[in-house]
Amino acid sequence: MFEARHNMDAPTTTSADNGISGEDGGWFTPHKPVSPSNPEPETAEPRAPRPAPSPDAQLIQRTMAEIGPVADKVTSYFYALLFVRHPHLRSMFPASMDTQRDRLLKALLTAAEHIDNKQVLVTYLQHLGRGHRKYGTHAEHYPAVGEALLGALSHYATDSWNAETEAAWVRAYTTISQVMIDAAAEDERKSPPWWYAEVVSHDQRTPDIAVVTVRPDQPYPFLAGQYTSLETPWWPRIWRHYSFASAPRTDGLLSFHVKAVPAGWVSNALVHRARPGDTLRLGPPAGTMTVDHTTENGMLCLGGGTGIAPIKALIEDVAEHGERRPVEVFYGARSDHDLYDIDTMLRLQQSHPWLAVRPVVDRLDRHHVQLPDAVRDYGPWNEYDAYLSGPPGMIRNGIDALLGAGIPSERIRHDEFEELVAAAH
Ligand SMILES: NC(=O)C1=CN([C@@H]2O[C@H](COP(=O)(O)OP(=O)(O)OC[C@H]3O[C@@H](n4cnc5c(N)ncnc54)[C@H](O)[C@@H]3O)[C@@H](O)[C@H]2O)C=CC1
Repeated sequence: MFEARHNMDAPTTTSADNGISGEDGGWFTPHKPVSPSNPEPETAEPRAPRPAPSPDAQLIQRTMAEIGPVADKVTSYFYALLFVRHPHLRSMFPASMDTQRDRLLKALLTAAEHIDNKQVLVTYLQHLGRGHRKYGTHAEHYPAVGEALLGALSHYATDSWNAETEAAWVRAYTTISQVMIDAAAEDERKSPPWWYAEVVSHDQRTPDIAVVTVRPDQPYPFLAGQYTSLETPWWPRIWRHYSFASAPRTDGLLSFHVKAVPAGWVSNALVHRARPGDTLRLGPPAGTMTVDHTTENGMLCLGGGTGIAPIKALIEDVAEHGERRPVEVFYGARSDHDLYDIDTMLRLQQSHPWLAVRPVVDRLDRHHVQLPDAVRDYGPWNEYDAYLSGPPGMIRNGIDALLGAGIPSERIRHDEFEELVAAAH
């Protein structure tokens, strides 16, 4: 549970998810208001009324409402309690905790808040438990975290805290930790906690974008469209997510598209420092933005910036399956210069008659025309499944554009927002 970037290795989601991912969940994540400028799309199915929260969920929500305004203080207090009582745990976290620091707590609180949504919660927590193996987390660490959690909550939620509330939190944390522990134990039987991977090539595409290719030290099974977490030798215990830029290859190599962003520990190391021969560590594969081979629907793919990487993997996957369904790719960038992978994409288009690739460069005319706007000029899209990959703002606006174009939310796939926000650094 001691994730270096505790932003909850959460499951990839479709925009129909009503669970703990995306805009619906998250401790500090404001719910997106439905306003006249952001109406519910007409195509949206009427939502079934949500069942009333269970008594435990109500107590948990009360605590959450009380601590919300003092979230920073709760976070600091939680980590102080954890490290003061269990100093040996400090070394499991990155040296610099700055923006990372609230992620463990945030993951736990988000899970607790969704304690009634068992189905989504269990998938999420199993993933979280498996993902924590790479941090050296063991079952015996969980009680220490639970104590710090209760200590921080009871200290700041003084109005709502009582024996009943504490019991609700204990039950929630027991469930959460047990699911994580069980998932980690099961995973231990089939996978290593992490993989070492040697950099075999480093292709500097622009001054700030590199394609990094690595050879894992043992077979690394994954699906096209998934992502991994990656740690460099220069910043131990700082992990970031990157999507695989190819479908699984016969030579076992894995490629990542990395853009160095300001103040990005991992991205700058990978773009400006990593060279062939360096050894990285990889966590397990994750994400469900994978091709649904049970349908013949067309695929509408929006790849913004380095978000084009998993889209390329999806195309290769369709090609390998010998499918002939239409795949329409909109590849967005801020400028021509930023379309660093356009040659590869156009080559793929030449090889596959079912594939159309449309580069979309931002236009700053009267309105700022961006990638999602472009799909409105084409279509119809109602027979298509949609795949979105890129910066969070693009995903959000892309979902709106696609819903407006008649694609129901359960057929829109994208990586989960929380991890997107932290992925780039
Ligand atoms: N490297 C990887 O493997 C992956 C990266 N990502 C994410 O993709 C992003 C890539 O960043 P950059 O290359 O700097 O992209 P960028 O910021 O240059 O934007 C790329 C495209 O997205 C559009 N866009 C950006 N913000 C938008 C908004 N608010 N509304 C509508 N359209 C918008 C732009 O018009 C442009 O076409 C990062 O956030 C990264 O975390 C996502 C999946 C995989």
